[in-house]
Amino acid sequence: MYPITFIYSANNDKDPYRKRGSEIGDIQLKATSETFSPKMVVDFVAGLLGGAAGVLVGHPFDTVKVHLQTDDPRNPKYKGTFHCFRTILQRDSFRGLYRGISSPMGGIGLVNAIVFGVYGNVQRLSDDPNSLTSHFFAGSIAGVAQGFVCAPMELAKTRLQLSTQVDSGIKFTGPIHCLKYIVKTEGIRGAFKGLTATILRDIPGFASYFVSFEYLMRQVETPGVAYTLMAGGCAGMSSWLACYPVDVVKTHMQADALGANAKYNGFIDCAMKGFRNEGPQFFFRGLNSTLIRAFPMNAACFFVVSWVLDFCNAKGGMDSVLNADQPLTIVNLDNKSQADLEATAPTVEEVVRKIITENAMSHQYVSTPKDVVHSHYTSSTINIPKESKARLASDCNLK
Ligand SMILES: NC(=[NH2+])NCCC[C@H](N)C(=O)O
Repeated sequence: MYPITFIYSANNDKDPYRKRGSEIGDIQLKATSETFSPKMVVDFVAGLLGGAAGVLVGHPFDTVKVHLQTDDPRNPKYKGTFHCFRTILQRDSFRGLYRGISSPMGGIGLVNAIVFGVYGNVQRLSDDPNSLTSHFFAGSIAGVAQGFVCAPMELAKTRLQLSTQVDSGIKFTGPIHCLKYIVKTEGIRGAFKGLTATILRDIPGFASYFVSFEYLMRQVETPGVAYTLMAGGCAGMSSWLACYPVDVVKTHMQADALGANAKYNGFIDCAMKGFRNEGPQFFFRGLNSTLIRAFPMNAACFFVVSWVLDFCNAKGGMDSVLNADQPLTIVNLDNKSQADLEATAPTVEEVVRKIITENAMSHQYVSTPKDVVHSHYTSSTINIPKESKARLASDCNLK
């Protein structure tokens, strides 16, 4: 589990147990044990549920997009996005909008479990977990990790969506059928066509995704529901803006035929041919509909992820139940100048938020937040019984 070391700096004092309350600055909470924690699993579960929520909200947009993309340009059925939406609703009710939801539900759920699971764990274990740099690297690593599941999944999706254009001569019943066929005819490597492009897209994609979400969430003191939805939506849009040109190339490569019939000879070749034929627009086709879908989808996704994490970590969280009597240890860190300490001294809110959200499972609750911090500053071990945690959280407005 995660006993938490509460590290503070004090002037010229190497004795970890000396109490020098007035000279404390730079406070960090750190896991002192790498043992498996339920918190590691919570990230994956939160991602799974968030991904499912995102698909539930985003799928109708995808349906509309596919209908519009496949409409006959000479004799169009739809006058635009909204008209298409209404027509499907009238003709087919909600079922029409939600047709075909099962494979993205499973696929994106799984990809999001990997994304949020890897991201959360890497971010927490990094040296300075709260810096935007840590969020950037954790997002990048998550981008690489999910690529191995995401690439074959999107390959199957692309082939299915374009099944009238890519002439394989057979009708696929679903993504698994399609992937099985690809493995049978092209080998296991065939199933990973576009893997490099997917990873190249998703390193900047998920780095910007998490950095922008974190950045926006830091702009207000206590983000409410509407604000969290807005931040998630914007994070989704900025993520696509950061990687869209790479996504276009990836799609073309995955849609390309194999062997002698292939049009492109790798990523660079594909990008150059596209640019030569169409100019810069090649890299931005379909961006609008991607952005329109990204906002609601990622608003829902981040909202559900944040909610699940808050629920498990703050409200008598799993770790605090399992580790209710573990102490919070305070030790001294290296020397810092007094000015340094004053500049970096955290606010009450920051300290308490860290204690609650970063999994410090036991601390003493002394009536007001001010006292709590004071006791952190002055004693070496503090215990907070788990019932007090909720009270502490609500006193500090942390829900
Ligand atoms: N390029 C990316 N993969 N960006 C991250 C956003 C992922 C999100 N599931 C979406 O489809 O909107």
